[in-house]
Amino acid sequence: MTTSTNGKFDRTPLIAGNWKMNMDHVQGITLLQKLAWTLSDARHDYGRVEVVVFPPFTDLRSTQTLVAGDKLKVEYGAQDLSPNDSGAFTGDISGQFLAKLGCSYVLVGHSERRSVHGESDELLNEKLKAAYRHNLVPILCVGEGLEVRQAGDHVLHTLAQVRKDLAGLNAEQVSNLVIAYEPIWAIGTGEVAGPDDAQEMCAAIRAEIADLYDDSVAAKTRLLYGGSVKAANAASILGERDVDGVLVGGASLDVGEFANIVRFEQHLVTD
Ligand SMILES: O=C(CO)COP(=O)(O)O
Repeated sequence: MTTSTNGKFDRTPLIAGNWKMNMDHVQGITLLQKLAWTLSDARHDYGRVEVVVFPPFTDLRSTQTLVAGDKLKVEYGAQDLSPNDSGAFTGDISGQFLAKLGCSYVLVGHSERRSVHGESDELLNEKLKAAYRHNLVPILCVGEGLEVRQAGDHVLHTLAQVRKDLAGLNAEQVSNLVIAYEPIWAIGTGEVAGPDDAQEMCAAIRAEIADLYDDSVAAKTRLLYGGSVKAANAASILGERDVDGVLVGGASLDVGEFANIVRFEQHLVTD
């Protein structure tokens, strides 16, 4: 999964669309079908650039039916999971249920979960372990708020999150992990971290993983950037050496825009 079939990249680029709390299941399958048609018209090679969408929980069954019925190559996942597998946890969703619905990925620790739902690093560590129990690949989201950035503490803050969230995970698990650096000040604000910022943070996270595990693990972990990614800025961010993909919010709800992000290689500046 993490060995690239795309010669330009060390790791297979991953373009992920987080729909957040948008799109009911009828709207969701329409969006997904249009995306698949657009990418198929453009002869998109999913082996070169992987595509994953994160619909709301209530869309997942229809997503599974559409993907299986039409043999789509777009993958899908959930926006959250419970740290528990079953039991008296009203309103929670088990990783076991997500696996049964054909999910490949699951988001863990999105900043909106950390802030709106007060999720702690200890809880996120439990959620990562739950994802691995059910063979779901977690996309762990980390990143700092504006005040931390202005104080110049963004690297320290983000690496502390990485260390706490990964506690107790083994090398094989972390080799398969995806980490998305999403600075909170750039989410939904139109304020995008520049390619240099994305590279600085992804390089720092990779170095931290090399420190915690070893170079071979760090060479496999995929690192994404998220925060106001659009077709117009995706290629420059994805051109950075340590950035292996993007986690897209608002722009993933627009088929043309998201398909253009998936096809970012057309806009890569080659030197
Ligand atoms: O939170 C995000 C993706 O998870 C980013 O959202 P936007 O792309 O809308 O800024």
